[in-house]
Amino acid sequence: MPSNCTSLVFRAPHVLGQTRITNNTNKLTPTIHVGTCFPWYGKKTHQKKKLFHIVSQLKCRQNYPSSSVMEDERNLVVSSLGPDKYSKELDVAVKAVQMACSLCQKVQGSLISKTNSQIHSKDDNSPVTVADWSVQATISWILSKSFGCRNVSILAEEDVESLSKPDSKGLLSAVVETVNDCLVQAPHFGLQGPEKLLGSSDVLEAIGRCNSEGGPTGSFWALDPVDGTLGFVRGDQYAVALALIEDGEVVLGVLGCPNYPKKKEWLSYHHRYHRIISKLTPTTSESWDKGCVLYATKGSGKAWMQPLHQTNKLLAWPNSAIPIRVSAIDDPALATFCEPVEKSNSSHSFTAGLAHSVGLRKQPLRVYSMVKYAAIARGDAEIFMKFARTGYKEKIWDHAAGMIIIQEAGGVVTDAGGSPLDFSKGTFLEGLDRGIIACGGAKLHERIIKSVDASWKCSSL
Ligand SMILES: Nc1ncnc2c1ncn2[C@@H]1O[C@H](COP(=O)(O)OS(=O)(=O)O)[C@@H](OP(=O)(O)O)[C@H]1O
Repeated sequence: MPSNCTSLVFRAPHVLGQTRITNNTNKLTPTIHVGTCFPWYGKKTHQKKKLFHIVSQLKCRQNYPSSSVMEDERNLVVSSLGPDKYSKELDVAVKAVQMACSLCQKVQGSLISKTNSQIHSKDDNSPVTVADWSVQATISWILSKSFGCRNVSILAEEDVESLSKPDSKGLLSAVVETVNDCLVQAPHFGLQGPEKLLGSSDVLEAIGRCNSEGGPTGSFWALDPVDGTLGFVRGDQYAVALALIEDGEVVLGVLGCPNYPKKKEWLSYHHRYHRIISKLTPTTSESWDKGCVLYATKGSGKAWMQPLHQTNKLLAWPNSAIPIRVSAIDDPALATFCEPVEKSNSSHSFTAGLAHSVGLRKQPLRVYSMVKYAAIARGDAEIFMKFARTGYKEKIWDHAAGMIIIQEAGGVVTDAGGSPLDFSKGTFLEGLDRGIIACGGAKLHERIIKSVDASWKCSSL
């Protein structure tokens, strides 16, 4: 939502009354992550078809918004957003990510409660679940429906080949079922769903459409359907990340973080503690229990956060959005730095040395996925560092949405040499100097960049 969106703010006056989550000196306990793979998923195709039918009927009886009402709402949003070039893209992208978060929550719930027969491995052995393909198909379908297939180009993590193999039939039907289950809810989110259930070929087509190669010209969406797969299958943090890239520049980013805890201190605990604590603590506002969707457009100087949408209601834009801002802490001794959970994804020993030389004193906050970017943008932590092993090439979909949201929230994101990340070279962040540094403030960022070289010389990376 851009800064000139005053009429929307007036429509939601409580937005102005919200206080921003600010930083304080909360101590973080050392992180403990117990990796337990959770099980999976049952099929109730018949019931799902029935549900689709019932919802379609309800829609006809105007318990759901008619397309003209949706169109009016969209026009209102678009006109309220004034001259913002990306208002429609933002509207659709946020709602699509909201839908994807809802899908992921259901699938993660099933993983937690059932047996583990449907967590699949990609060629690179990373676990991939039905959620990855289902989110990709859903977002691809929504974007294509909203903007027209010919106008939408998507670069996304999952390829269609492994899902098209004859021995993937069971998996494909689970994906089709999950996608339909999600798309039937589209009217709740203020979007148009399909007129009839999608078949396997429709779903494969939607996934396969995400075959953009990116590059320096034109515009394309970069999508990580489930970022932080390990966190997802472990019942912990993960994110849905969608960004629009135009002529090599990220112009819009949306980051869904379905398990982002109500209290930032809980970020360092395994998700199962959140579930226990949520049951014990009465929530003052059901919509802000846990989870959020963050978003920003380039040059707006603002980043926003919505609660996850409850599917039993109609999403009324801007859905209780509040502005977010990075932390004002610039004293390294008070700053919290985030890094990946797995040391195979980022050298913990290198960041420990760097942190020490900069004067960081707190324990690192190890969190799965782009939720780390969300923590910086929300002001819940001050620094994010990732130093992958030499030879690993960072992918653009793992950083695009998070980067723009931090920048518009007032922060700085560069590589370890202090240069901007380059999203114009296709799938990879080509030319990345050693690692990624994101900070709430320029002062902390400068200190870290200055210390990188010395720490690098002493390290074995
Ligand atoms: N070897 C290696 N080094 C660095 N990065 C890698 C590596 N392998 C994968 N990836 C990418 O990192 C994504 C996971 O990053 P995270 O920050 O979530 O790491 S962690 O799971 O918390 O350890 C992960 O995202 P997902 O695949 O969506 O989980 C990958 O895109």
